[in-house]
Amino acid sequence: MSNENEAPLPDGWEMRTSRSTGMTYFLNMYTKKSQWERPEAPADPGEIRCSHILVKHAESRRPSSWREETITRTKEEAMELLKGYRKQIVSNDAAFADLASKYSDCSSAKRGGDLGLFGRGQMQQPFEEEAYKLKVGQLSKPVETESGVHIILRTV
Ligand SMILES: O=C(N[C@H](Cc1nc2ccccc2[nH]1)C(=O)O)c1cc2ccccc2s1
Repeated sequence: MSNENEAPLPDGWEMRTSRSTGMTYFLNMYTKKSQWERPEAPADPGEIRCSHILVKHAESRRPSSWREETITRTKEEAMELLKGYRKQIVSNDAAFADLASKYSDCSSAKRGGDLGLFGRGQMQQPFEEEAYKLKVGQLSKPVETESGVHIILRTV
């Protein structure tokens, strides 16, 4: 009979022992909030931090960027470009921030693609949905929004 406190905790939680009472409590590693009850679900991360590479196309909401005044590539061409960048990152042939600063059609390219911390409700829904699924350090598959096609790296 394994003690329930030996089973692995859901993502984002850590077990602690109260110095004053010796009782076990649980700490949400993102929000630093603690609770006595053993968590059943991954800790709500509240805000997360991501970097991204955006490749816009002719159907993007604003088909223009710091790189190109008028963007005419097709969505398919954008997807092919982005898959090429993803391959270079996964095979360690290029650093995410280097490719973002060179090729991302988002103004965050100037910050290596870093978008800073954001909470739910701040980014376009398909982007948020994919970003919140990522574990810290994980790279998303290509994600389409009205801005274009993205790959997302969760950093915090
Ligand atoms: O919306 C932005 N830039 C748009 C493109 C874009 N569309 C996005 C949709 C979701 C997440 C990031 C996105 N970036 C543009 O430059 O046309 C942002 C730029 C920056 C720069 C720094 C921090 C946050 C942001 S959000």
